[in-house]
Amino acid sequence: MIEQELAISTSNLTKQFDRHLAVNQVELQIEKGEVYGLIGPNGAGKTTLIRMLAAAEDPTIGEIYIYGDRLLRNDSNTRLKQRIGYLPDDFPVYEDLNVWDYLDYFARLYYLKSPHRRRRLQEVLELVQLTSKRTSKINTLSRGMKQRLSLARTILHDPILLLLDEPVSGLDPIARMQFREIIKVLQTVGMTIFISSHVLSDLAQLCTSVGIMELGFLVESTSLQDLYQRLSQQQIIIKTLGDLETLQQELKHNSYVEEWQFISEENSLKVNFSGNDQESAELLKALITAGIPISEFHCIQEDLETIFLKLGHKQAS
Ligand SMILES: Nc1ncnc2c1ncn2[C@@H]1O[C@H](COP(=O)(O)OP(=O)(O)OP(=O)(O)O)[C@@H](O)[C@H]1O
Repeated sequence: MIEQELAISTSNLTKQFDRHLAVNQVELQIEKGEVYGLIGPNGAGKTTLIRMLAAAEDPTIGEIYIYGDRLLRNDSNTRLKQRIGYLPDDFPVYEDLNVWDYLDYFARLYYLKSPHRRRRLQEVLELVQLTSKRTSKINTLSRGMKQRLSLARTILHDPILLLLDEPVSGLDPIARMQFREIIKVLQTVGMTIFISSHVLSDLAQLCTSVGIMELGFLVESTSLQDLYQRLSQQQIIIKTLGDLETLQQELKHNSYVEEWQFISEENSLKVNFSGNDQESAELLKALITAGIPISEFHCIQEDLETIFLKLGHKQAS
């Protein structure tokens, strides 16, 4: 991959605290426009990695490139740093301010000038669905709303890279869903988004790529598409109006059919199939040609949780 096409690229990125290696020789490559999910148990090194990517922490050794430019914590490259939006996992919201004043305060820190500042505040409030709360005190907001407000603060300056550390932890399912919807919108406008979580299901519906951290090591980093191709077992549900015995006889002739289970009371089988789409279309054609009255034939894919378990890492929840 050419460096310029990458939103994030690290080489040998390592952080040592005393004698403890929190992040160990991480080689990370994330393409522009991706939503990258970093999964790992508590203490795996996710926060330390994100802090280094946000230039909030110096690496002990190693290099970081953001959109092709070297990221250093010193005074160099301030323009690059201004294009990063970082939401730490413990960022305080000022409870006594109202929503508008809170955002306006940060917008001024980003040197946004009126009338652009006002328009930008309106825009981000709309995006995080807090327009109706613009005059509400922050301490009257729900936890999900506060988290959306924090996200609004993080994107005020229209960053190209968004780093979110466990943004949905502690939120209920509806608040998580609302947060995910906003992330999807941000992806469509071209932001590269890096999200950490210790819960895979938070990220499964959102990410285009995932990485797994364990004990400071990045033990897996790949696109979801690649994971599905490598590890997902395709299954086909086949239902017949005829008898199952004839269907099974026919299935035995197809070399991509591995085994099947009966789906009770439905005259259906769930077939493990090692072929691709073309080969499953040929199976359907063969069954129809053999005169089997097929009333249902559909391919399903295993979910991400099941696939992660096959990777054999500790973190698969
Ligand atoms: N400032 C620090 N000084 C010393 N040790 C630290 C420091 N920050 C982190 N560590 C240690 O580095 C390791 C990785 O911590 P980190 O917070 O990066 O993990 P994490 O994956 O984000 O965990 P969590 O899911 O709990 O947030 C831990 O063992 C932690 O105790």
